[in-house]
Amino acid sequence: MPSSLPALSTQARRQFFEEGVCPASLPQQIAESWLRCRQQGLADGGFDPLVSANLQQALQANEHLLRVALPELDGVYEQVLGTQSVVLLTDATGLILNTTGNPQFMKKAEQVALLPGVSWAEATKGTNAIGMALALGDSVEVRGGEHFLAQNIGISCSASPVFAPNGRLAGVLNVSGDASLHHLHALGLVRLAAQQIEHRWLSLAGDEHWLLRLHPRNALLGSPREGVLSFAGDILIAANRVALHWLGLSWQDLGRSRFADLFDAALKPIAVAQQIYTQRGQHFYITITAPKAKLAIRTLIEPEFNEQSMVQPFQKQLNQAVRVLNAGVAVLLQGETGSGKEVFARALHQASQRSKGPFVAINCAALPESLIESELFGYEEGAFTGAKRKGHLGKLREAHGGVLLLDEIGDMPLAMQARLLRVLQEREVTPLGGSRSYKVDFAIVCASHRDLPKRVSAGEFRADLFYRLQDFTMRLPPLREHANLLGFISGLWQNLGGVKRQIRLEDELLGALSRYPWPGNVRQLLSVLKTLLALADDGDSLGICDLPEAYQTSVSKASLASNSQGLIEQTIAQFEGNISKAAAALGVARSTLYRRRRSLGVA
Ligand SMILES: Nc1ncnc2c1ncn2[C@@H]1O[C@H](COP(=O)(O)OP(=O)(O)OP(=O)(O)O)[C@@H](O)[C@H]1O
Repeated sequence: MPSSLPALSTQARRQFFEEGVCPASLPQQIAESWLRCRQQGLADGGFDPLVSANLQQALQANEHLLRVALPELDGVYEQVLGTQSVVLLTDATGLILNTTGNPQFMKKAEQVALLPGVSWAEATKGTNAIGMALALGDSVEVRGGEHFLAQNIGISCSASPVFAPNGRLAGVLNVSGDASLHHLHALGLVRLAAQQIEHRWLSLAGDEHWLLRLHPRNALLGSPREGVLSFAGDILIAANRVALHWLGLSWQDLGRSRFADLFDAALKPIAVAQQIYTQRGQHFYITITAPKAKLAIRTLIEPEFNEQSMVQPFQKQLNQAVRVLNAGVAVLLQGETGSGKEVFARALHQASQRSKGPFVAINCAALPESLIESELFGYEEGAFTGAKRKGHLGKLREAHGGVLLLDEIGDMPLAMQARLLRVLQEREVTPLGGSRSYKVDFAIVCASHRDLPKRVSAGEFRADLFYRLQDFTMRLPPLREHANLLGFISGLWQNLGGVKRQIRLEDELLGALSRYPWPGNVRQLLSVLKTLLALADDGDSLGICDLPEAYQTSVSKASLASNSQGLIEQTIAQFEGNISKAAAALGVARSTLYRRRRSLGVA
């Protein structure tokens, strides 16, 4: 239902931008974002979309997200059809992966750079719904004049974050439209669609763990509105946000809470809905599915670190890094996403003098900005409303005596970088809401897939912190540059149990796997090998035809890059006319596929 809405008045903008005063009419979160943007000196300007090869890499790295989200994007688009809007999906950094929109509005969207390959993170595009949804980890609406950059005041945007089942912030679903024709229900729509994406992601994640579905109303059990929890043994390992909310849990409870902590019942299969009480006395209808004996396809759940499957990282570099770390020097690991930076850091910890101490990893990109501070520095008892009663130690103090890995350090907000630098210099931590400081002693390893020197020149990363961390920089090569990729694949296959089950990878398959460019690196390779393993019977011999469909197309002789008409039509036929699936297999956005077909005169 479109409606015209009062944009933030020109007078209010003038108050802020010319007189330096924050207008009272500005909602608090928007005001805070404006202040951050002003601090960073953001100004209107052009935009710089990714070159297509890099966009393809981003599309492949976000294959899971796209696969579960694309049907929902279509659903949202149908709802806003005729309202001059564009529906889009971004990755966890705010990079637009896919757009679907009203053709008239698409032109306007392109003018303001609502295009695949463009980042809408707050640091590049100023206050906007996508950037704020990422920073806050919550749904946000930013209307017309509330955008920081004047070039964006003609649009209104509603965005909702999408979380993977393991709590990782995976991306943002957003609807943007003409500011004068704002869609009243857009925020509710994206919130609901994000909920449905999370529900589908978890439901499709495989059946090797206990799966519990719950809803306060029996009739809604089995619908996308239900809560879903997954347990490995009796430990909660994955969930959707609805379930966490109902049970008063947070993502931090994954890997910690046990079934018996949550429910007043035994963990056993329940096929027909039954009533159950939680330990907090809430009442739900539930069903429980027991894990299947044989592993199911689990490409939708990202592989987690598993020591057994680890192939020893490069020994020479490891030895060097251990010496450096033992000497108290920080180690910086640079490498593409999935190239094994965290695995390398863990191996480093194990081989270092601090192996008896803890290994504490924090992913600076996965945490909403508002949580980084308390996660790192901890807080004192009763420090702020909603804080856990007992206070929280914080990762920096947890790492005392061991190794701290700051993963995706390049994504740490600037304000936090200043506090971190102080800790590294003073070796003391002062928790939030406290006056006392605590001595800390840990070795520090940082990892990033970003070009940190470039971020320093762009003013996005503090030079002083960079120089403090880059004493010993190690680049982990992407899989496609691996000196012995065949050996690595075979090692991984053995560690995963393929050899023990006498499942053979035929030469043509090994050859195809070693030629594939692996934009998602080891993470992607591991996911494919696990899928092959899950589908095979003991003693099988596997060839190219056993690969998941999307890979068969890619490794076939046809050149993916050229996307010739024959290949496009063949792929669409292979997926029975499903354009979303065909686009995912070809590694292009759906809108690109439509465009390419139109330019070939097919549609
Ligand atoms: N040497 C290895 N042996 C076995 N598995 C590995 C190895 N290196 C990486 N992996 C697996 O690949 C996946 C990605 O590895 P890791 O998380 O270390 O990469 P990363 O470079 O830190 O990724 P990102 O930048 O996305 O955080 C994990 O599931 C990990 O277990």
